[in-house]
Amino acid sequence: MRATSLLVGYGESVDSAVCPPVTIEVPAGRALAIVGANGTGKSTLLRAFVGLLPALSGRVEVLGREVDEREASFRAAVSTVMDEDTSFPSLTVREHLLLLARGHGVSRASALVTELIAEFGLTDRAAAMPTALSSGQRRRMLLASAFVRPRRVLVLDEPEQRLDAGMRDRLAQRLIAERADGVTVIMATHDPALVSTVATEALLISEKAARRTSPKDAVAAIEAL
Ligand SMILES: Nc1ncnc2c1ncn2[C@@H]1O[C@H](COP(=O)(O)OP(=O)(O)OP(=O)(O)O)[C@@H](O)[C@H]1O
Repeated sequence: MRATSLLVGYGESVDSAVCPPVTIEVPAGRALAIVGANGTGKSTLLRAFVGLLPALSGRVEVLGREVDEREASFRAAVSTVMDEDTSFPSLTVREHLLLLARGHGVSRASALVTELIAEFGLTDRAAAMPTALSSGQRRRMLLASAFVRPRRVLVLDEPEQRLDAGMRDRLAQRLIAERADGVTVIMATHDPALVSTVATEALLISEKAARRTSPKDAVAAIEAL
């Protein structure tokens, strides 16, 4: 994933940018943590990275091509968990995951779904409707959704949200394994443990600058907020 002089915001002109310009490259098998205070533009940047928001200026490329979420090759490669709480209506947890896996052409969909339901601690709730889950369980289901489909890039907005300590640890282990498989991980986070265990590099955003730092400096920055 490569961003070049990327400016993001919700208006029409560069004057509406929510944060300073971002230039960063994240190769395969690396994990970028985007850190900064509330409202500094982390989620907005992620939206531009996955093509949900057009750039005000600058460029974003994923896998060597300019981002276009309408392209099948882009959707096949980029798996996201953004700040949303959506699932298919009238489907249970297991059916939701199965539909995603099959929609993405996964061959051993049923076995993979069973494994992910166990990994994300949802075995007892596999037959429940998402509306009958606790908020943390719903978040677990959304995270499991990101791993039930093929991916070369994972984009996660505060994946630690609403997870208990045990689940946060398991998520960190899963993200380390994803990196080892060559997946590029990009996550906005406020969790120092996730940064120190998973990230290989960080982007620290403030009103003045968006600059690349080490995970260690990013942890210090989170703790100083
Ligand atoms: N849909 C929107 N329309 C207009 N402004 C928005 C919209 N979403 C967010 N903003 C504004 O853009 C700025 C950046 O918000 P963003 O959600 O990217 O911050 P963040 O760094 O992810 O914050 P947090 O740590 O609280 O999640 C904020 O000032 C916010 O109020």
